[in-house]
Amino acid sequence: MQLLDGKKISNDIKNEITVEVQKMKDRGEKVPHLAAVLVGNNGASLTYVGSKVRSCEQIGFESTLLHLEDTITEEELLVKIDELNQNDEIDGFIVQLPLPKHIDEQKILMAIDSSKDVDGFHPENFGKMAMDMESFIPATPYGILELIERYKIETSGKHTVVIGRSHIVGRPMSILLSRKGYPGDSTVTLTHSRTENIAEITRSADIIISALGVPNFLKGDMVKEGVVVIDVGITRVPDATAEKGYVITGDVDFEEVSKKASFITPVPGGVGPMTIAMLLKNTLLARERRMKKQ
Ligand SMILES: Nc1nc2c(c(=O)[nH]1)N[C@@H](CN(C=O)c1ccc(C(=O)N[C@@H](CCC(=O)O)C(=O)O)cc1)CN2
Repeated sequence: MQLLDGKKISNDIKNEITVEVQKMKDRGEKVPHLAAVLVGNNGASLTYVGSKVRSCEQIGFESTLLHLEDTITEEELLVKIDELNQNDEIDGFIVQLPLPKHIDEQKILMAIDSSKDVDGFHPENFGKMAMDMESFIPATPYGILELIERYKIETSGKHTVVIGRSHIVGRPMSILLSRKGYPGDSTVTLTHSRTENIAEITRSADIIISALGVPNFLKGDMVKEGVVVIDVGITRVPDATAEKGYVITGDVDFEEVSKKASFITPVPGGVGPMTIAMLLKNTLLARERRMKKQ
């Protein structure tokens, strides 16, 4: 069994981006600028946004954090989005999800200028991705493709089972893996919480990507020998004995499944860090595309 080390690969990618940023500086060009919008004080979101901003500093990007009260109205948030759309200094921005319940997430994501949508959640980018056109690929699926490529995992002719159909991970993942001739090209089955006899399906999988958000959902008897397992789950499970009062737990029962897997991601240190690295990659792409247009 080999670990798919997302922490290491994400650092490799950050180093590659740092080299590109240095080249931009040497040419006297503006460096990429990422803005992050955070509404409220959700603990996990504070951690992820903090990590995004710190990563920008590490690799030489400019960053702006817009931390807004959770009492902000949808209309007020739309005004902030429009300001970011109009701000020429900013190459790309994200709105950290989830948003408070009184705000319509889709309305907000639709309001983001698609050329600055470095999360790739705008329908225009989603549609272009499905059509193999130039777009922004959502960071988590993009990071998983990168892991598959960098560990040289053979996918052609293989059966990939994706568990979970969210707009952020499962749905785009299933589209990306079915693209002819692209990394990850395979035969895809998209399953979810209402799929019947799911174990029969997962047992036939060569590659499993689980993004269900149910801790320890995938057990050893649900997979075949030699399977490649990518765990997107990052649930904070309360644990009074843990330093932070919780432990981050994946969808995969690591102890059981790792005994049968050829490759497996750890949690933490697998897909999570790749999400940040690929967001930075998308921001670099946004800067390069804007430069070409100027
Ligand atoms: N606008 C967005 N919102 C959300 C996204 C997203 O891609 N765009 N994805 C997730 C959260 N997320 C990034 O935003 C994210 C999740 C996890 C990690 C990560 O590095 N996890 C670590 C553990 C960190 C911890 O909790 O202490 C790991 O797995 O090793 C990074 C980013 C939902 N919202």
